[in-house]
Amino acid sequence: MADHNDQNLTPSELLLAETQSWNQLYFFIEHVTLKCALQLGIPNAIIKHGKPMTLSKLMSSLSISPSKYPYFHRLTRIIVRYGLLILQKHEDNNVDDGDDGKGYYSLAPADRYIMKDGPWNSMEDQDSFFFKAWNCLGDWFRNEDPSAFYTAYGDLFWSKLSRDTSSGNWFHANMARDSQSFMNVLIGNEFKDVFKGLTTLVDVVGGTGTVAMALTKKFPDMKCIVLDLPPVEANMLGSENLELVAGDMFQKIPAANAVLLKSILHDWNDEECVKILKNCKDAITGSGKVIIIDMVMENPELDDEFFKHNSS
Ligand SMILES: C[S@@+](CC[C@H](N)C(=O)[O-])C[C@H]1O[C@@H](n2cnc3c(N)ncnc32)[C@H](O)[C@@H]1O
Repeated sequence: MADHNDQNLTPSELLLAETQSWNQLYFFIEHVTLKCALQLGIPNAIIKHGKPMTLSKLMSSLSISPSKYPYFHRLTRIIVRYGLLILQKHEDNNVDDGDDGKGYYSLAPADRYIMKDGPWNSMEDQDSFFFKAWNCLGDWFRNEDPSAFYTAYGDLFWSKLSRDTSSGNWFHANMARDSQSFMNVLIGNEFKDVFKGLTTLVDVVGGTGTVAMALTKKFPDMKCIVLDLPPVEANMLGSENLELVAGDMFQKIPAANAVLLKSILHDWNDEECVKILKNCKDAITGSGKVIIIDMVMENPELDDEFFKHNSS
């Protein structure tokens, strides 16, 4: 072990430094164990079972090699530790802890959300696609490329998705799944007044139209317009109260009573967000509104910054 005394660290600083460096070194474990759980089909096995499952039942329901059974509890322990699986186990010997005495496993809400066949099920594709770009961050700081994604792929993100059908397909399919689960909340009772009285709404930029389709179904008197890039719009079908417009939101946004931006602004820098919001303002007819649904920002300073810029 290296002699740390010459770094003038106190024992508690040294312990903290050791802990932080180990944590940083192995930060990826949460991600890869979750990926492993999806690969093995753990969430689906528990859902199929219909109630919390013992470790031995869970193991035998999966296609894992019996030679690896002794290691399986280590995997579930890590997943429980990260809060994606819930283990109900009692200290009291008189309480039923299953045939193997090791308790019962059930799914946490987040695990349900990302389970196979649920939203973001193609985690493996995303893994390599996005990691390749993030791995170029160091190079990007030293070159003139517009983004680390460009350094990795020699193309801008949306342009790459338009030209590479396989990554474009899984990205839009995942966004559609995300929108689908989200719409169940948005058009539920809690937020129903948000859309009350609107006659036209433009979804800027609405991807595969999942949000607009759910809205037109729930509010048949409201007309929805979906704006997105031409290759995305080309794969969609309009209907009587659903119009598709292929275009660029930085150029022009179709006129409507209200404008919806779901999962858009987080992709752009401040100047670009201001440009998008100005185009939204120009598009609104009458005393309409802009509805913004995006990632939750946890940093209050960032929040202030965001609203300061976008109120102009
Ligand atoms: C993160 S997705 C969100 C899609 C949709 N709002 C949703 O939540 O599912 C961003 C969308 O922006 C579109 N897009 C990117 N740049 C655009 C531009 N300049 N004009 C119009 N659409 C654009 C992409 O094609 C993609 O569908």
